[in-house]
Parts: sequence; C-alpha cells; structure tokens
Amino acid sequence: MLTHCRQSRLDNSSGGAQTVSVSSSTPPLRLGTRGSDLALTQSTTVARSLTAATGREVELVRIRTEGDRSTASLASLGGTGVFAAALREALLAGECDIAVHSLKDLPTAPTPGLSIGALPGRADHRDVLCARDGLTLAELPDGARVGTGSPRRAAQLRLARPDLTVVDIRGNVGTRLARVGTDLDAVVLARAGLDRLGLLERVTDALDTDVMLPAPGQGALAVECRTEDLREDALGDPLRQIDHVPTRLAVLAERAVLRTLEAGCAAPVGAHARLGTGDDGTSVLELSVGVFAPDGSRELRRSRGVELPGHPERATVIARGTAKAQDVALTLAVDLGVGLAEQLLADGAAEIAGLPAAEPSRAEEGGTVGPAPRPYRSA
Ligand SMILES: NCc1[nH]cc(CCC(=O)O)c1CC(=O)O
Repeated sequence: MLTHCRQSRLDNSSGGAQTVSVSSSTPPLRLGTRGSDLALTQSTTVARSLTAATGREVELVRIRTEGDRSTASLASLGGTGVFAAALREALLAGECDIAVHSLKDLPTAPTPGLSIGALPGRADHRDVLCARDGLTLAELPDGARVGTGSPRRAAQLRLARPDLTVVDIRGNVGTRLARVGTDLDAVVLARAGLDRLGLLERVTDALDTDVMLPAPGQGALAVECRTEDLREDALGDPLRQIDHVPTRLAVLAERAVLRTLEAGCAAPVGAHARLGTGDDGTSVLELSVGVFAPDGSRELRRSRGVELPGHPERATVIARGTAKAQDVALTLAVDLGVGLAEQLLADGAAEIAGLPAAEPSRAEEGGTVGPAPRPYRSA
C-alpha cells in the first residue's frame, strides 16, 4: 500500500527558508507526507519552521494514500481518515518520524502509539466561495451550480440559498477550481488551503461562520509522531518549539464536539472556537457549533464560552515544566466541547444530522490531541 519516493533534503531549497547546517552525526528528521500539492506545501512549511527553530535538518518521505488515488466522492468513501491512515502506518512502521496532517482530516479516535506532538499556529479557519465573474454567495443567480464534496458545506449552502444546485465533487484544489466557469458557477473551499497554495486571488467571497461554520480543526496542521519519541528531547524539543497554545485550546474544544457527537470529518457538523479577551481582561475560549440536516431543511446552532486561567493567548512557545494553569485550561477546553455537544444531543442533534445516537464519553479525552499537558506562561 505504501510507496515511497525520497525527495531532496530541504536545505538549499529555494524560497528563502532559513536552514542551518548541522553536524553529520545528527540524522535528519524524516517527515512523511502525501504527494498532493497541498500536502507537500504543508509539509514543507512545517519542515522549514522545525529547521528554523532548532537547526535540525528535515527530510521529506513521500507516502501514497488510498484517498489520493480514489476518484470516488469523499462522501461515498464513507470512512474517515482515508488520508491519514497510510501516514499513520508509515509512522508506526518506523518509515518516518513525523507526519503533517490537516487536522480536520484526522479522525478523533486515538491511534495507539501515536500522538499529536505539535499544533502550529492556525491559519484562517473560514470557508470561501470561488465563483465565476467575481460573484459572492448572495450574487449567484437563481439555481446556480455550486460544487463541494462535503456534506457540511452542502447543508449550509442549501440553508443559505435553497435555490442552489449543490454538485458533489471531488479532487484536489486545482481540479475543483478548474471547473469554475465550465460546468460549475462556484466551488466552496477552505481559505487556509488556497492561501498555502498561493491561490487566494481565486476567492470571491469569504464566508463568515454565521453562514458557514468550518470543519472542526479547519486551518490547523497537526504534527503527529510516535508517542515514545515525544519523551526524547531529540524530537520532543523541536515539536514543542513550533506548538501554539491558543490553537491547541481551540481545536481541543472543536474536536471534543466531534468526538462526543461520534461524528467524522464527513459529518454535517461545523465548529469553531477562538481564544479572546473578556470585558475584564480575562482569557475566554468561545465555541460555536452547528449540526445540519444534509438536505438543508434544519439546523441546530449553539455557542458557549468559558473563562480560562492565566493568559494562554500570550504563550506562543511552550516552556517545559508543569503549570497548573495549563492543565486547567486544557481540561476546560475539552469540557466546553463535550458540554456543548451533550446539549446539542439533548436537543436532537443526532437525528437532525443523521449521526449514530451517541453516548457521551470522555474516555478518549486528550488522546489524539497531544502528549502530557505542558504549561503556557500564565503571567
Ligand atoms: N478535505 C481536504 C482538505 N483538507 C484540508 C484542506 C485545506 C486546509 C485546511 O482546511 O486546513 C482541504 C481542502 C479544502 O477543504 O478546501
């Protein structure tokens, strides 16, 4: 199932990344990546920031996945994590040391032996419309054809514009964009992916969360590794250098929603959390969740906030040690997501979104979103 293709190391690569030569006794970190443009861009970004932060050389190892080969719609592939599975296999087989995933494509169930060792600062979380002739969502003509393979986006498009024809499409970002102005009037994509690919000029309308709640974790990258390696400074230190606490708190809450609803990345569920400042200067984590009937006939939206101790938004690089404030903040973030999801379930979310009747469980809490809690500076 896995095919590998060694790529040249990142030092001396063009693009202005700062790389530092290291002694030949330090082996490069091997970063497993899918071969799509988006995956390679994301992997290269993480590789460069690791090298810039630590001087450690990073080598890309290409892994081919089922998700890349299939031409079936993501909805029809059914299972979550088609993209992640091969990278995880390669990590467990020792064929690479770290793997970069789009967090939103990563199943919430923990993989024994693997952990998310770093969550770099998140890019823009929003979905955007790329339409012909610069059209916004409101300006699309009656019955316009809009492409997406995501039941979450399809449901919200139908809610916003019941007249639209939503077309189930698949393929990489470039393939989707190429259909705009030919058989489609527009497609909906993640702004983060377009940004990474240098394609922001194709955006004709940024969809705010009141119209289009993004996928939990959208815009965030996850760096996964073998849990045992995380305890070694050789890997643990570089990963801690690129970890971003506000991102970790936000996506913990969002993914706790998904897990509690027992929903996968293809479910019609949107969530977005952000760390803000309350009236009195306190840190507040605010979470908005929506579950949608796939046909756009119903929606259920709820928001909730929680005050966090200290000032996690100021901590971009985590120091080693223990701090009670961080344990408390991470727990509060998970509780926020679990609590809001339980409320949604009580209000009928499983029926509306066609989810398996979920039994709330906290057993897996924290399992895939990181190693042992580490402190932020709670000044
Ligand atoms: N499901 C595919 C996928 N996975 C991650 C991104 C973009 C980057 C991100 O959302 O983090 C995309 C493309 C898209 O949804 O437009």
